[in-house]
Amino acid sequence: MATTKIQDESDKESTTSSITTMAENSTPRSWMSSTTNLSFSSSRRTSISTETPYNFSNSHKPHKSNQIPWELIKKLRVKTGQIKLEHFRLLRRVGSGDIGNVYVCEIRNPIIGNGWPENYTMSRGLLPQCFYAMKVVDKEALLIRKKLQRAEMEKEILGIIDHPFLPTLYAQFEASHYSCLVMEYCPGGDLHAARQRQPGKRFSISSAKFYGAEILLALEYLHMMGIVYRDLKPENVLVRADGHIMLSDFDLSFKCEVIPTLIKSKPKPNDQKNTTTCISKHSYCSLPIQPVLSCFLSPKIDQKIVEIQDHNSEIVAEPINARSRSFVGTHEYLAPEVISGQGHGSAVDWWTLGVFLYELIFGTTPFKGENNEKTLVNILKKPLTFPRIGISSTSKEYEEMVKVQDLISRLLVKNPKKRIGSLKGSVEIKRHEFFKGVNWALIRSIKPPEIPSDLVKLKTRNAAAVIPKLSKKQREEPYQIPQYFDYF
Ligand SMILES: Nc1ncnc2c1ncn2[C@@H]1O[C@H](COP(=O)(O)OP(=O)(O)OP(=O)(O)O)[C@@H](O)[C@H]1O
Repeated sequence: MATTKIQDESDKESTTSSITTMAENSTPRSWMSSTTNLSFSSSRRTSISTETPYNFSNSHKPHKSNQIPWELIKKLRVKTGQIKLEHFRLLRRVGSGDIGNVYVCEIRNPIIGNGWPENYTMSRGLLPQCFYAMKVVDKEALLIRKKLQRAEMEKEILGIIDHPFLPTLYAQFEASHYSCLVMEYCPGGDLHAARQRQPGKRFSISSAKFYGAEILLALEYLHMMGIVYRDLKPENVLVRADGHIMLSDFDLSFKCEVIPTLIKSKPKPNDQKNTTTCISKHSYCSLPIQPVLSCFLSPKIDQKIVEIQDHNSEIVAEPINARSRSFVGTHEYLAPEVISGQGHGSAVDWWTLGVFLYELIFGTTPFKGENNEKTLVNILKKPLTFPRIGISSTSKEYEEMVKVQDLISRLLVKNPKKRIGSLKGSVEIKRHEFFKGVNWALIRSIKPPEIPSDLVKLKTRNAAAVIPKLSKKQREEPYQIPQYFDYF
């Protein structure tokens, strides 16, 4: 894979065009412009390890409630007052990216005392082994490389999201000039690596449907929170212990206000009930909405839920009109409107969903050229084509192939205004034939295509193969804050 990641700084509706340059230390799929003038002041090494002033004790993670990792963190916070680096033992590095290193870690000596349900505790009140992922970002290095703003955006987004297919941020703190984010650990690696393991390096259509459906729900939630993700690719889709996915890496996302819009379709004279057909530009009107009801926890969203009384109306709570002029993303996944710099909104995520499904099913991206420049030209000019893969035209799989190709063709429409999802958001995509039969509400209960082998190893007590086993002395010795993380 030779897709690369691009960013410039103009997320604040700036009209200045940016010059993109290769960034140092970029990953093969990752580069960004270095034109940004950041205004962050250099943080001195005054505090050794401090939890960022964010009220985690009051923060809600409803979908995590009663799960051991989250309960353990809450207990730790109550017991220590402030979560610090020295409360964790870093076990091994599981990944490194453009802005940080990620370590698998565990809480040191998690004997938290009484108050745990019996099924949580082992003998002597000791809790079962529980792993976390800690992303460590060197703020000073990022400041020099003009990427600190990206890390700050990621931290901000992680602080507000709470969804089964998105990372749960358990804690965040500073340690010297490092910023540490403690998240859920995904032992299953990413979908790029998972695809390499498939026969012919392609997922079956049913597996692609499963992953596509979970991603669609994650993007839908992000859009409703006013977040345009912009960097969907298999490398950023991690596989949890239970085989369900987690969309990671928010440093290229942008946040905007969501102003829900009521879309009212004009009933057809002879078909009063036909309200779900795709509404053409000329047959709807957008009405401003009066907030009447709230079921979200975010204060931003509180104001935006409405009661719909008219069955001809549909609410769109996604930032379909948001605009950014940033040149960001990963080459093979860039939407045409990002390349042309005409301004883009949430429709870029539907474009990337199309490229993502294509790559999972066909093993390559649709507009890949000999080099990045040719890839960009192809994205702008080349019509979409599908490779032939041997499927019998009578099989069920053939029918599925026809449906998924139709969906991909609608997602990869070069004009963002004509792209599926650009009018009513995710609901248009969920209603496509390809996803017919998907039980959106219960998708978490569906058996995933693959359960990570790491989990099997952990279950069979062969954890030493994955995580180094520590001696009793090592477990009990006081923790020294390292002078230097193996960062670059
Ligand atoms: N929660 C997690 N569980 C397991 N592994 C993870 C987790 N989060 C990240 N990783 C691993 O660490 C790698 C780097 O993480 P991440 O992509 O967040 O870093 P980054 O510096 O933002 O990278 P990028 O260059 O893509 O922006 C990932 O590719 C993944 O392999």
